[in-house]
Amino acid sequence: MTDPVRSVAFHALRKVSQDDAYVNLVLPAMLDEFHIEGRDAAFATELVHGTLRRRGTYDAIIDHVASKGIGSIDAPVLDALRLGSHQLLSMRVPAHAAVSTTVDVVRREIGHKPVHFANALLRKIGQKDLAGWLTIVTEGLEGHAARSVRTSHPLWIVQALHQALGGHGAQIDKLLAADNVPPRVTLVARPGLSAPESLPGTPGKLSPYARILDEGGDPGEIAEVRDGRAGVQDEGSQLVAIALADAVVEGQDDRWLDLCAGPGGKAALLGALAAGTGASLVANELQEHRAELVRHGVRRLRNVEVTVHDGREGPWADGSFDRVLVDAPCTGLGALRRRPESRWRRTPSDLDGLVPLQEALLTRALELVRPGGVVVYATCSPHVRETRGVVDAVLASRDDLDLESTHQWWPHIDGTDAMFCALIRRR
Ligand SMILES: C[S@@+](CC[C@H](N)C(=O)[O-])C[C@H]1O[C@@H](n2cnc3c(N)ncnc32)[C@H](O)[C@@H]1O
Repeated sequence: MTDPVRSVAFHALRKVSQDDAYVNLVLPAMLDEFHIEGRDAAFATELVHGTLRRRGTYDAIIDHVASKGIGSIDAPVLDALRLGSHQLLSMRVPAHAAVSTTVDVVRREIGHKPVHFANALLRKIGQKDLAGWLTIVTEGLEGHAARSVRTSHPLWIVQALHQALGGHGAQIDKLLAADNVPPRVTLVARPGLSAPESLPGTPGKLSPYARILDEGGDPGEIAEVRDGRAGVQDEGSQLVAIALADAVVEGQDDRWLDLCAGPGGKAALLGALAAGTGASLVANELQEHRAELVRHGVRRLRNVEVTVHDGREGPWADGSFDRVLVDAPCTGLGALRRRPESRWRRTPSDLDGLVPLQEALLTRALELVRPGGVVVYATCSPHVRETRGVVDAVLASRDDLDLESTHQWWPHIDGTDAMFCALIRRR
């Protein structure tokens, strides 16, 4: 295959836009299949992730340049134009190479018909740099509408994040910028199984178990990660597990529950922390294939039992746990930096299904915890409806609950995903 890297990048983009594939799953599999490794793999990843992340900006530019507008462009050609735009405007690929290699992709992977059109359009785009184009495509736009194009976030997400910042709304540009920077790989040393000092990288800022791989690298090459004594986990996620484990609980404290455990990052840390105090953990997950990932993650821990139930209807008796984690299914708006396509896939109506589910799971968790025990409710989203909205609604429904603390971490402040966490105690 000539230029396999760009061909693979193009087909990965097609799978994401056509089949709703997850780029984090589809791209590594394609790189493996075509034996693309090392620098070529890094280049392909930047091509695909960067193109997806900045799609909103590139689409505004393509729409401006195409005489009949973006709506007239066939989907495969549009994906190729986005790929070319990313190389022209955000990567250090010389303009002539960005144009000619993208036109080659169009000829090879789509056919001769759109070649002339793609060539002409990319040449026009190559006439200005990104700053020049941004001035043009944001002309006449103000506030969030301009931000949406400039930072490549759907408008409703800009509005939701601004609302989530509350009194700190002025930080919105920093937050949107942070969403466009891929996070560094963070490791977790699972206590009792490995020590952070034995892992490569530098200490985390917030979690005592974290190590940050500043230089990048493949965590799969680290023995402790391969054998389950350590894992890859954002510091925000580590802090949620730590918040549950560190809460003061008087009296009996030996049965812990993770109600929504898949794929199991928090369950593995929580299980290790529970083992250190002699407690056991039930790690529950709705979907069998995700429960399998949990089993794999906790394979080193004898005190963890993995179960597969709808968390609203599991077989557990009321009041039978001392600590419960509800890491609820959510929009994931706090993890946009690590899931480049998700901002384009989510819609505001997703919340209409998620919020009642989140409320039901938290309500059930508060029945499952004993009086005096604690529940942590967490989301990897700062959206107000999924965070304070859910907590306030559930607190209002009962009179035996105390909200002890809430915390919202942010990528632009803490360097973590935007995790939300509320600690609730049952009286
Ligand atoms: C945000 S993820 C949890 C992430 C996990 N705690 C970790 O750290 O790896 C939410 C999980 O809840 C699961 N889920 C969705 N609906 C559920 C339900 N009704 N009961 C239990 N789990 C559910 C999803 O399949 C998903 O795996």
